[in-house]
Amino acid sequence: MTEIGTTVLGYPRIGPDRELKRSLERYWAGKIDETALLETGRALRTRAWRELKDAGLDSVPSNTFSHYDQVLDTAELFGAFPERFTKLGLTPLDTYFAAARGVQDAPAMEMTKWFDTNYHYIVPELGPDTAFSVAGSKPLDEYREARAIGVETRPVLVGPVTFLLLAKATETAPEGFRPLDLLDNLLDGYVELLRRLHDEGVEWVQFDEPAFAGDRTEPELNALIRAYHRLAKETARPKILVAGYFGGLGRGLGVLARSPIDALAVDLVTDESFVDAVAAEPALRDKEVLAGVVDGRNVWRTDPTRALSRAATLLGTAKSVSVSTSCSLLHVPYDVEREAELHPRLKGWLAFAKQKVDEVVLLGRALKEEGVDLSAARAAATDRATAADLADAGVRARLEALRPEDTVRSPYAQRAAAQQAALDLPPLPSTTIGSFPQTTDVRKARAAHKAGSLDDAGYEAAMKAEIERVIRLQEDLGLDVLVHGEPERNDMVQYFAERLAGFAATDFGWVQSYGSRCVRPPILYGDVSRAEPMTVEWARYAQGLTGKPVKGMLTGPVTILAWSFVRDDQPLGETARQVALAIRDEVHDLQEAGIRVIQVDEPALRELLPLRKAAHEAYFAWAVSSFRLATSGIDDATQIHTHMCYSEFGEVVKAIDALDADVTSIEAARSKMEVVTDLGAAGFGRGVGPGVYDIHSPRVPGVDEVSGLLRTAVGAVPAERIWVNPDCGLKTRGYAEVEPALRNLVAAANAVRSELG
Ligand SMILES: CN1c2c(nc(N)[nH]c2=O)NC[C@@H]1CNc1ccc(C(=O)N[C@@H](CCC(=O)N[C@@H](CCC(=O)N[C@@H](CCC(=O)O)C(=O)O)C(=O)O)C(=O)O)cc1
Ligand SMILES: N[C@@H](CCS)C(=O)O
Ligand SMILES: [Zn+2]
Repeated sequence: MTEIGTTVLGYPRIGPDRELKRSLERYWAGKIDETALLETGRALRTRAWRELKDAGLDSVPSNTFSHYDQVLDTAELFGAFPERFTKLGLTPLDTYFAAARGVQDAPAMEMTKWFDTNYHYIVPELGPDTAFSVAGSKPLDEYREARAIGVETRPVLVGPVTFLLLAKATETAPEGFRPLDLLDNLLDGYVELLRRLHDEGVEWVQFDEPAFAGDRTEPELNALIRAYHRLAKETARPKILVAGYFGGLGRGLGVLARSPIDALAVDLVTDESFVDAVAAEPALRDKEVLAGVVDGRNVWRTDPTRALSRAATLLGTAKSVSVSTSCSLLHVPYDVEREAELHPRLKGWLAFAKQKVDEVVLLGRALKEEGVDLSAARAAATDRATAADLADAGVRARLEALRPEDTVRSPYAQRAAAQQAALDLPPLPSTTIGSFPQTTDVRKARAAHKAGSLDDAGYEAAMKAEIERVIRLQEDLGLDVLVHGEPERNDMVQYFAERLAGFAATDFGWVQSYGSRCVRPPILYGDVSRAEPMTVEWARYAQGLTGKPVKGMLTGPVTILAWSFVRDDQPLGETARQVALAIRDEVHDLQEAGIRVIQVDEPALRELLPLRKAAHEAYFAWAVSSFRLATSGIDDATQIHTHMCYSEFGEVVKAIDALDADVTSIEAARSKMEVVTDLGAAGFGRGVGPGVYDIHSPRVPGVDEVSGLLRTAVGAVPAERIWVNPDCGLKTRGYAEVEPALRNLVAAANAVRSELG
């Protein structure tokens, strides 16, 4: 094989029935041994490779499997685990899991969002003393394993520059040290790995460099030049494919085109204008170009006419052009055919990973041969494009009729006074972010309800019992603003999608979010509207149990879009306004039901921030206005909260301010309240609840620790605007940790309160 030909850049790995998730969690719980866990992985890989080969792809990727995360795998491969894990004396597999999840006395490595997706990677910690070497053999092992079952594969690796750009400096690294300073040493490792792969008989290797879909500095572009000149210079190496995805490559395109690599994969879906840039790049004439025309991140069936015209535009530019996905298929579910409950017409418009592989094969043939039958694909595209019932005239008319004043609340000072009069809260009021632990009983009740073995009344009774338990617990703990605990929600986005017109939910559409945790992103296919209240009865019930205020709990429009598969036939901002209108109705109904505090969560505000700065302003405009549309038109005395997790607020501080929420709770415990200082410096003048309990860790913070964090916050922002709360919801934790942690949180609030003048 000289060309790569048709391929996909990566494939889902959690298993069609979340086999890996179940095995991992059983292994961590001590219920199965290492051999059993490794066997699950082997079986999943075998199945995936066979499927990809049998589907007719010219090239099948390997090393796209991971027991947790591909960036963590790369750190392990090059021997770059922090000493706090390697000194524990654990097996290699347990050292790997310790780095991912933490153990007593060795906190986990940081986890953060993989570019603008809902997948999370583990952040490598690198310092001037980090010495890379080829310490592992995973890519080689998987290559051999595939070859043993008769599948020749193309190992996929995180590219060296992206790896370093995703890493952070260790806490002890000197000022000014950047992980990119380690490039030459890391390249030694990659060169050695290339040599080993070559000796093994590997023909092609893929390096992923998605970091170049974002704005990059001159030194970073120079690093890209250096890296691929160095790697390609080696004579004992497989052919090199570099994959840039999640957008156009900007100046990275010219750099890679002029480097001596053999092939380049480009994303021709995310940014249409990039197609012309690629077509106009003369230096591609000696390279194979993989035209990423099948969307790896969304679930719509590919329009063959558009896809082929994009790919064909490159025919005169590159040495050869083949068809591929725009990025790895990690971000979509396995197989739409399993979705028996989906409306058949909608199903006909969809392609999950398995169907996308077939699309790549079909389009690849159509690009090279005459007479390939594309009629079914064309008919599906036409059917969707002309489906009149996707539009809801009522929703569109309501949005048309909105006036600017409909998205503006009274001045904050006026609202704050009315809210204090209504709520009569003490200084440093304490609250939680919404969810309480989702116990096995709660999940079992939901599963039984769905299966029909628990009727509606039984399910409602089970949820109400849980809500009452959570309310009584919070009263006992002495929290000031209570929550109902969200037991009725399978997921904070899916729950709403299941109740809104315009969305469809799936039964098996699981996508890995991090480690063993998965989500089922709903499919947003038409205009959005709310038929009836979605949360009001649960909130009313909870409020009826207590004299303390109960916070209503909603998910905001940006987050609902970020964690759904969105329609691609209209601008995201337009869809956001429709979702916002439905949330606005819910806010209004909660207020009417006597709920005086309403939280509209926007944890994905940062995640959807475009990778390129040039697009930020337009994004902020629609993101902020959709939140304001959702949260205005209510009484001054109704207090609006919002919540964001995932630090790195720097770039979105102004947008957070523009949301105009009365109270904003944010993740802060891990960064030791840094964000409060940032907010103070940005002139943020409303309520703020910096998280004082890191809920991502099983550790119970002590009273002194929480008091210390609170004192830092009080030093940076006037005390009358500070709230006391955890970093995020408690749904993934157990009561054994949550109860003492919240008890300490309340005790700390009381202690610092008593110190206020
Ligand atoms: C806050 N986060 C979220 C993100 N995206 C979302 N869409 N939602 C989020 O909350 N992105 C950023 C972060 C990511 N964090 C998480 C945290 C936790 C999970 C998680 O725990 N996922 C669960 C699945 C949750 C769910 O949908 N549960 C359903 C179905 C439960 C189920 O699996 N049932 C069993 C049967 C019941 C039983 O016996 O236990 C089954 O089907 O086998 C429900 O509760 O009804 C996970 O298991 O991975 C995800 C992202
Ligand atoms: N209200 C949600 C927010 C998570 S980001 C929760 O508490 O789980
Ligand atoms: Zn959160």
